Amino acid sequence: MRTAYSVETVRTAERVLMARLPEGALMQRAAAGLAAACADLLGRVYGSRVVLLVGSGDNGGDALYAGARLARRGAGVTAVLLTPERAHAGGLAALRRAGGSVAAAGAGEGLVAGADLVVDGIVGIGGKGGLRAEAVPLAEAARRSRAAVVAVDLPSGVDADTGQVHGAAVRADLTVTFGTHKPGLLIDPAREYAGSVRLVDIGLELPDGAVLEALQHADVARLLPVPAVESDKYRRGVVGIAAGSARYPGAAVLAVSGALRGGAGAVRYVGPAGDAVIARFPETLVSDRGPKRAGRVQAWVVGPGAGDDAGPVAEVLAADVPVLVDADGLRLADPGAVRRRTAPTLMTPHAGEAAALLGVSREEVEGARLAAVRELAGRYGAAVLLKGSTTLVAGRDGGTVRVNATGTSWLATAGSGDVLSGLVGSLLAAGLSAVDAGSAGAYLHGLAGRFAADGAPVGAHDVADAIPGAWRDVRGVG
Ligand SMILES: NC(=O)C1=CN([C@@H]2O[C@H](COP(=O)(O)OP(=O)(O)OC[C@H]3O[C@@H](n4cnc5c(N)ncnc54)[C@H](OP(=O)(O)O)[C@@H]3O)[C@@H](O)[C@H]2O)[C@@H](O)CC1
Ligand SMILES: Nc1ncnc2c1ncn2[C@@H]1O[C@H](COP(=O)(O)OP(=O)(O)O)[C@@H](O)[C@H]1O
Ligand SMILES: [K+]
Repeated sequence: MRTAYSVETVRTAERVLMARLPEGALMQRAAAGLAAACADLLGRVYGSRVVLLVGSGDNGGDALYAGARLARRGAGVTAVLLTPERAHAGGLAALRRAGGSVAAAGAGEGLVAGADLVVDGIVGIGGKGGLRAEAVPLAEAARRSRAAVVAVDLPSGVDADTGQVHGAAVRADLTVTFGTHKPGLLIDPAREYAGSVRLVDIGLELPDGAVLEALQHADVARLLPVPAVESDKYRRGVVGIAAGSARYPGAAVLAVSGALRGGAGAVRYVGPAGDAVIARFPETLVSDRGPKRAGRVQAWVVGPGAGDDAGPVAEVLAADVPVLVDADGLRLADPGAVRRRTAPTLMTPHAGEAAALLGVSREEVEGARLAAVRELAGRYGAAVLLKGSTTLVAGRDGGTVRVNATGTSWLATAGSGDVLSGLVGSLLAAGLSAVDAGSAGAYLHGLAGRFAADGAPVGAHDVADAIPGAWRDVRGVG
């Protein structure tokens, strides 16, 4: 499990550790890790041209001490000081002792243009708002240059706690972060600015209560239902799919295609697209009698391609089993009925649907995903999975939010969300909690998207076909 903590928690842990260590020891640990990452990226340190962008806080101090280490190994290191009178004094002295030089901000753009490596130590967890005006031309020069850009702790200008980006920010190829991931490194849009992320252990001890957690293969493998020797289809769980319409029969087929690969023992389909479903998946149990009279299920999925028929949504919400509400179902669901439910409910909007539910613009949701997913979970008293390049899953009672980034932008294809809804519904029927089903399902779905696409466009049905391969990869079998 990868975790991310708030700035406040990091500061507290830092204080505790600093009280036990000699002065400056923590910064030396950070600088050593940073210098090692820079050296790995450069390949050959001796003779390379390194430019440090140095702000007025400890983030700049990290950059200066790391620069001193690189200078001792033969790099030509120049520090560009944004506020010379406030640059970290110890770091500056160390750089000078090691043979590095110092330049004023005015010379920065030219230096950046000719560098092999730019180290962004403008601002870290002490940052407020986007980059200040004096730093913007340097960030832009770094973007234009052919130099590799390494961000210290965070790309300067992104919000550490939320992943929001207000105005200009540094775009890094690599971010070297200290002690723990920060939420902004795992949530778009900030995540995209961070490039790949390397975590340096500086000995911080962090409490329970991470802001975010990201499942890894081993975590998902532990969650996935595997039939016991004496299992039968009913013990594995039956998932009901109430989806599709005369206009959108394909949504029903795709939701069923995901559900069949999700671990339930049987898939029951209810709705007007039974013929299309049976033609593609003869193993489906089909009924046109409405959810209430369709027979028992252990979880329902309602909404994909449902059109304007609110009846099945209301029937499903009245059932005392876990329910996943997606697509048209989100619009058709009575919020009061969702809030009154005692069995788990999982809502799975994309940013546009979340925006409609919250009464804000799509851009607002995309710019502040963490706030949006928490707000929806609170308003509806339900778990919420907010789809996108970094999918977030919030539980109904707040707490740690799960983030998934296994996906690929090739998944931005019509119907791939329908596949996800069936897959997650199946995991719910197999007995996973709403948050576990949502996050494990998003993980598998993202991986399946990667396997199916492999660098080329794919349709949603290809993603469904790749789900078994994703399961095998996660479980380390086959
Ligand atoms: N925590 C840990 O465990 C460890 C932390 N370590 C390191 O310390 C870093 C935190 O250092 P920090 O607290 O000195 O703050 P920092 O990020 O340098 O920024 C403050 C300065 O930036 C300025 N500034 C603010 N906003 C700005 C903006 N938008 N654009 C431009 N400038 C802006 C602000 O200026 P002011 O408002 O005062 O004018 C202030 O002077 C942390 O990220 C990590 O690298 C490691 O060394 C060891 C372990
Ligand atoms: N840029 C992206 N990167 C990764 N995954 C994405 C991206 N865009 C969309 N996805 C994923 O693709 C799926 C699209 O779902 P959705 O928007 O509901 O599509 P549809 O309604 O056509 O089925 C979601 O699982 C979402 O997380
Ligand atoms: K930085």
